[in-house]
Amino acid sequence: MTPALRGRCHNGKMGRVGYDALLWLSFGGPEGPDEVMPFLENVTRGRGVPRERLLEVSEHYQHFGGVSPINRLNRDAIAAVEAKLASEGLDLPVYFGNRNWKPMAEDTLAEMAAAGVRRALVFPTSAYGGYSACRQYDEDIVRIREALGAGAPDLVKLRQFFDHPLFVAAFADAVKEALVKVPGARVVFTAHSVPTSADNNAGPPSEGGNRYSKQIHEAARLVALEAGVAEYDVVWQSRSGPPQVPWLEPDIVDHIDALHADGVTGVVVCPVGFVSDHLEVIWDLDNEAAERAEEHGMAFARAGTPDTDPRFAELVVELVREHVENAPARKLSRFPAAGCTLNGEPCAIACCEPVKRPAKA
Ligand SMILES: CC1=C(CCC(=O)O)c2cc3nc(cc4[nH]c(cc5[nH]c(cc1n2)c(C)c5CCC(=O)O)c(CCC(=O)O)c4C)C(CCC(=O)O)=C3C
Ligand SMILES: [Fe+2]
Repeated sequence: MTPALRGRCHNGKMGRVGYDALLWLSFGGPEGPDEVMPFLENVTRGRGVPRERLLEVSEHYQHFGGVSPINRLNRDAIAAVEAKLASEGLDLPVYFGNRNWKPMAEDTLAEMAAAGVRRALVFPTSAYGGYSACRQYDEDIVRIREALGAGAPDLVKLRQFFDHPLFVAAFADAVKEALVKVPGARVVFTAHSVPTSADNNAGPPSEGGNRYSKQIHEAARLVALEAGVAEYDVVWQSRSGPPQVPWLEPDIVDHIDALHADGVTGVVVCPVGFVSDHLEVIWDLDNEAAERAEEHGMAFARAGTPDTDPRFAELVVELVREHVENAPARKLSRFPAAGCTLNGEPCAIACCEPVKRPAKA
């Protein structure tokens, strides 16, 4: 290994180091009815998600012909990033690989190595810290490099970007657009729920935990500020564990009931915890939450996600520039934005440690 690459986020600290490629590392999703169950089995292997929950989730996918939009959305976003890189004269081929479905990141890394890539940046499709949003992508990096063995490219993961001005601006405009459809609506931010034990472990132990939920609250505050929204809520969606295990609450659907009971007549939901309109966004929000609002006679609009905004490609290129030319890291908050490490190292000792899961669901 190149000694100069040792260390954590070596952004600018060791002079210029070159990169041969960018690996776009995402979650993956099925692209046909027969792919749904094998995909779900990959996602939940060893994670104590009850079988009934899997069958229920597979129905959500089958409702869309077994096709999650996530791969298409990633391919579109990659095309935009490639165009942006090219227009700025940055010669960095982009490769696409997933944790749970084809193209599997193991195969992508093998392809990269065969093409002569020795050192690559990695863009994980999550803006946040926490086990599921950050550390699990580090585990992916360790796994795919081990699968390849000696000669695996060095992989430097890009940092968390939940408070990047371009991320915040894209969401703020989406909220403003949704508010045009439902003027005066209550704005509700949502993010993927996680077990409270996982959120308690999020961040380095010295920080006292909850890095994920704190960053979600901070992103919501920044988006609301930029959109000129004075009052808003932060709630959670898509919980999947067994009922006796506590997850972050309230759930978006229960929250709509509560807002209705308080006399609120319109809601705008902003999925600030995600970068794209993948299946959990369109099912849990556009179906379940929208339906509940309709039952209460409430007006409902959902704000879009940033990946289709031209500023998203700009954001990715800016994160790349932090490495290739020591560009300043733009941040709107003083919250830590970690995530940038070499070859899947954790951000700090015991950062976002995975929680022991029940052996049997
Ligand atoms: C924090 C977080 C993000 C945001 C950060 C990031 O984006 O990475 C995220 C994203 C996503 N989650 C997704 C899908 C699923 N997540 C599941 C299960 C779980 N997610 C969790 C957390 C998160 N998940 C957790 C703690 C579990 C429990 C099991 C475990 O500890 O691993 C399950 C299992 C079935 C079920 O829902 O029970 C599915 C199918 C898709 C793809 C959707 C598509 O196909 O378009 C995406 C982008
Ligand atoms: Fe998930």
